Amino acid sequence: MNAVEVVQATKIFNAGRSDEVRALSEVDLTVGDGEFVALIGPSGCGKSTLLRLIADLIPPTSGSVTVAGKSAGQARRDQAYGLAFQQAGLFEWRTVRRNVELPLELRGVSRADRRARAERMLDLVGLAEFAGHYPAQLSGGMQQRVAIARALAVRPPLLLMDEPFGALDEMTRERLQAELLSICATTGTSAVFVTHSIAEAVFLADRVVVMSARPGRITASISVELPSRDDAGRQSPVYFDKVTEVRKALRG
Ligand SMILES: Nc1ncnc2c1ncn2[C@@H]1O[C@H](COP(=O)(O)OP(=O)(O)OP(=O)(O)O)[C@@H](O)[C@H]1O
Repeated sequence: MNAVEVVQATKIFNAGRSDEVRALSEVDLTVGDGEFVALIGPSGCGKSTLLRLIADLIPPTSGSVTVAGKSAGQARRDQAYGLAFQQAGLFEWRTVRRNVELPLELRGVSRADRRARAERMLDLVGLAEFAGHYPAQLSGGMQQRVAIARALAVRPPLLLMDEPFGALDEMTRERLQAELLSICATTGTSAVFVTHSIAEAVFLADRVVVMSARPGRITASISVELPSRDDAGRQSPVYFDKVTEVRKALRG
C-alpha cells in the first residue's frame, strides 16, 4: 500500500476575495511504502501547503489525499505519521523529556515505557543531558532537535518534515541526516521532506520532486540511487550528476 496518495489536489486560499492565492494546482503525488521523497522548489511554490494537506492541517479545495489507505483525517486521528516543522512547536511549560513523551501519552503508552523511549530519542539527537530543561532554555537548533525526537518517538510509519534541519549548523545537520536515514532504513519509515537545499534533497531522497511557483505544481520527479548514503555517497559522480539534474529542473 502506498504511504501517501495525493490526487489532483488544488488549494486556493481566500477563494473569491481580492487576496485569493492559488497555492497548488492539480498536484498528483504518490509516495511508496518505505520511500523517501524530498520536495524542493522556489519560495512560495506551495511545498508547505502540500505537506499540510497530507497532514490534514488544512483541507484541499479540490482533489483527494490518502495516507496509508485512509483519508487524511482518519490518518491524523490514528497518528499515522510524525510531524516536524520549521517552527519546533514545543510546549513551553513542559520539560524537553515531557515534550517528547507527549505523543506517547496520547497513545496511552505506560509511564516507564514513555520515559525510556523519550530518553533514547533524546540520546539520538544528542540532547540526553537536557531532558529536564524547558524549551526556552535551549537554542533554536536544539529545540528543533527536540521536535525531531518527538516526531520519531511514536515510530510512525510516515514522517512529514518541513525543513526540519534548516536552523542547524552544518555538522549537526549532517549527523541528523545520517540518523534520519538510518532510522528510515531500519524501520521502513516513509518520508516526505521539504527542503531548500539541493544537496540535502539529493543526499536524503529516493526521489526528488521539483515544484514550480504560481500556481504550485510538480514539474519534475527525479529518482536518486546513490551507491551509498554516507560520505562516499556524497562524493560519488552519481551524486554530482543528480545535483546538476535537480538544479536544471529548478531553473525550468
Ligand atoms: N493560510 C494562508 N492564507 C493565505 N495564503 C497562504 C496561506 N498559506 C500559504 N499561503 C500562500 O500560498 C503560497 C504557498 O505557500 P507555502 O508556504 O506552501 O510555500 P512554500 O513553498 O512552502 O514556501 P517557502 O519555501 O518560502 O517556505 C504562498 O503564496 C503563500 O503566501
